[in-house]
Amino acid sequence: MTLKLENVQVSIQAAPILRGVSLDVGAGERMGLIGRNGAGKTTVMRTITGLAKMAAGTVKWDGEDISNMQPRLRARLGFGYMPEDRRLVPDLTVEENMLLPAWANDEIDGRKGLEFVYDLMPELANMAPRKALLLSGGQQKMAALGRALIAGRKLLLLDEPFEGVAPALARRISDVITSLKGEGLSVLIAQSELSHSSDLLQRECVIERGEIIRVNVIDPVLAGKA
Ligand SMILES: Nc1ncnc2c1ncn2[C@@H]1O[C@H](COP(=O)(O)OP(=O)(O)OP(=O)(O)O)[C@@H](O)[C@H]1O
Repeated sequence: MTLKLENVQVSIQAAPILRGVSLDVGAGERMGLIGRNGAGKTTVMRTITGLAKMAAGTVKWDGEDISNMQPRLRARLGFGYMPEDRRLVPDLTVEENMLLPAWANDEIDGRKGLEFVYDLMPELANMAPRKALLLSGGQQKMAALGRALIAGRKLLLLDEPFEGVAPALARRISDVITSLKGEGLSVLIAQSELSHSSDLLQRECVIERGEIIRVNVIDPVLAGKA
C-alpha cells in the first residue's frame, strides 16, 4: 500500500501553511519528514489523517483518492497517528489509553491490537495497569506509539517520536520502529533533526516553509537503484 500526496495546499486563517506538498511513501517504507519548528510537518500529518482541511491537491492511498474521506474512515484503512503532544488521558491506565482508538471505532480489534503491541513492546505490558499521569515523558511516548499501532497497521504517522526523550529510550523507540519492517507497514516520521539511527529511515523529505525542498535517499540499497 502506498501513500501519495500531490500538490497539497493547506491554509489556516487565510495564511498559506502548505504550499503544494507532494510526497510518496512506498509499501513498507520508513520515510522521514524533516524540518524546523513551524515548517509544516504536523500539518502534513493532519492532512493525511483528514484532520486538516485541504484547499487544493489530493491524498491517495493505494491509488484511491481519499482526499474527502472522514478521519474515522481513514483509521479503518489502518492509519495510526501519534501526535507530537502524545494526548494521553492522564486518569486512564496505559492499556485504556491504548484501547481508545478501538473504543471509538468498532472495526478496530483492540484485543488483537494489544497482543501485537505487547509482543512488540513487552515493557508496555508491564506498564499496562499504571495511570498515564504516572509515566515519564519518554514512557508516555512509548504508550502513544503503542496506541498508534492499535489502528495503524498499514500506515503509521509519528510526529516527533524522539523529542524530549532520554537517549536510551529514544534508541529503544527507534529499534521498535525499525523492527516493524517485516509487517509491510509504511511509516512517516516527522523530526526536526536528522535521524537518530542510520537504519531507521530509507528516505527523508526536507520541508521548509510549507514546501518539500529535497528528498534524500538514505538506504544504500535504494540509493544504488537511484
Ligand atoms: N491552528 C493554527 N492557527 C494558526 N496557525 C497555525 C495553526 N496550526 C499551525 N499553524 C502555523 O502553521 C505553520 C506550520 O505549523 P506545523 O505545526 O505544521 O509545523 P511543524 O513543522 O509541525 O512545527 P512544530 O514542530 O513546531 O510543531 C506554523 O507557522 C504555525 O504557526
